[in-house]
Amino acid sequence: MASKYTNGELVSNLDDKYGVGGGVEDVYGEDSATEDQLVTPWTVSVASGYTLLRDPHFNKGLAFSEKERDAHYLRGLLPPAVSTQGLQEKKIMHNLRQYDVPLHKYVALMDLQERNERLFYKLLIDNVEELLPLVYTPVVGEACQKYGSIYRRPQGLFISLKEKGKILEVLKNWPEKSIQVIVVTDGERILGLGDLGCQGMGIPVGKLSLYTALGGVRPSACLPITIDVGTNNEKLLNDEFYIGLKQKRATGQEYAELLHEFMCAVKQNYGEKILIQFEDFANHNAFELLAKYRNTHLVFNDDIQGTASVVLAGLIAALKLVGGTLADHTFLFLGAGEAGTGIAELIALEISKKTNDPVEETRKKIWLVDSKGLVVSSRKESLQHFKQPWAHEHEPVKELLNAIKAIKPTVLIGTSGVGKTFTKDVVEAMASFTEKPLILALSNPTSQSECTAEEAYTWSQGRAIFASGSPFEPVKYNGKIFMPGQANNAYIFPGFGLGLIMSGTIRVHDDMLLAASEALAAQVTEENYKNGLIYPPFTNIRKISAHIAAKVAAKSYELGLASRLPRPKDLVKFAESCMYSPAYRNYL
Ligand SMILES: NC(=O)C1=CN([C@@H]2O[C@H](COP(=O)(O)OP(=O)(O)OC[C@H]3O[C@@H](n4cnc5c(N)ncnc54)[C@H](OP(=O)(O)O)[C@@H]3O)[C@@H](O)[C@H]2O)C=CC1
Ligand SMILES: CC(=O)C(=O)O
Ligand SMILES: [Mg+2]
Repeated sequence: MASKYTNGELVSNLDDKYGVGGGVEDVYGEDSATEDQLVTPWTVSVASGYTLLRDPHFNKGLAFSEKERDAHYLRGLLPPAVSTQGLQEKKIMHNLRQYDVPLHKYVALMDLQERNERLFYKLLIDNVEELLPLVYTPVVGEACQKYGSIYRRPQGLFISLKEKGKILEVLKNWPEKSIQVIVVTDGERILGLGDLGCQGMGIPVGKLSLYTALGGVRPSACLPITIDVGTNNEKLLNDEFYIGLKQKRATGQEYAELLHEFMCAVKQNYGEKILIQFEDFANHNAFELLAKYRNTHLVFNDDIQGTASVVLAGLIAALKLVGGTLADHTFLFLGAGEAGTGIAELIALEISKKTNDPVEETRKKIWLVDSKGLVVSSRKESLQHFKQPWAHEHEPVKELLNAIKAIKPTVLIGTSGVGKTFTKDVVEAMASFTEKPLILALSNPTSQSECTAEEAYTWSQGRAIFASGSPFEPVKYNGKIFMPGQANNAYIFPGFGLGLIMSGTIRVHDDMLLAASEALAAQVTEENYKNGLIYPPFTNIRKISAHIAAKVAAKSYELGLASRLPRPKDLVKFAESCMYSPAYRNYL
């Protein structure tokens, strides 16, 4: 162990020179712009020997070269073979494929992340289609449900009611100082699995691993946080292994005060440009938090805004397959919560921008069904505020099927969190008056999907254009292969966040969401369309994220919300240059 880390000046110079990372120090040399330079594997102190092998930021396992083994006191601590990162990747992928149980693969991946961060991200970037369902939906859902029993080492920061009055101190306990993005949950609506309390931590951890793998934001700049105000999940409250506060959820003023302290502490500790992504809060808090902090903080609600942007992108792309404009379509949602009303509002906004009709008018093409039936004007008094703009004139309708028959939508979107609700009758009804019905079963994880890909294609006799929140395998129907797309906010938030960070944006504006949708839709190729896809495959996601980031940043500069000046000329290239590379560095 050697002297304390004091070369901030050197790193700042590098940062200025390369202009990367939204102005925050690239402490570990994680941006690809610093790739050609040798780095010293310093943590708070210079790590060497045994400590170096146990530091996930710097550990390379058998890939330490002979020279590095001599220079960093590693002789004897490793077996003699020297491996490459490529060979290590091959071995781990081989090992992962031996597991039959997806949750075991998840645990193995989390272990790797804690042991050798660069190898973890190399794996995730190179094998994104195969590994995304593990670190993300659906398997992350099961991991959250069983978090108490698979929990080994803590990941992220836990802020509970016990920390009230001390949140700033708690933030200072986190070892990294140059944080650029926080994903925070209070665990009350984890995917479509309900209240999982403190066990929701799997979600911010998973989302942030995608910020790095898909969007190129450095791992050291990402901070997962779970706010624990209790849980109303009786099973967890009675579970002796539950890791969270064993009390009913705090609500009202007590909840608001804790959240307010958190929001203030984050800004005080990390500054104006820290991006806070709200994730999987229940809707009775989510809309309020967004409204309260959107003018004072750089906040983004992934479930309301990210989902809206990804679905709008799919709809814009789908127009190539079904023809017409968005204004020619009629939309029906099952589920009128965060995702449903968030998507509905962005569609209405996009149509309004394209047609110059007021949003109050364009909303009339969009209908929502909640647990009590069609959202209509006679229910207005009793509706939550976020449903009220959708309470159109219509007689009450209780069942989805009857609503479909009455409204005759061309697009059906599931955002209820309840599985198997798009029944055979529902899909057949959609297909009875539309040549190519667009059916999006967005609820996660797979168990909550409104229908499967196979059901959508079979029941519509191969005419549906289908995408789902969690992935489905291609389907063979009548001798033809149908490729379902994945309509998931994972397409948007990594590139969106990168765009905000790299331009030093201080507030999120709805026009940035529209820009992200258009950027994503533009990435769908003729080849994808031929396969019936309305989203590009995840294989090229880093390129896609760079394009989304560029469009979001461009919009931010246009709106005067970007603080990184002068504006880089080529924003796509700039986004690419900001991206974290997981390739091993030389430590000499
Ligand atoms: N694919 C993606 O990228 C995303 C997917 N999602 C998924 O969407 C789902 C919903 O999330 P979110 O909008 O945040 O949840 P909310 O709790 O905010 O909304 C759920 C809505 O569904 C309604 N609902 C519940 N049960 C039924 C039912 N049986 N019939 C009709 N409506 C019902 C609720 O009705 P009421 O208001 O009457 O209670 C409510 O309006 C989750 O599964 C989530 O995983 C979310 C974000 C992104
Ligand atoms: C994808 C996502 O954010 C959700 O299901 O909540
Ligand atoms: Mg979510």
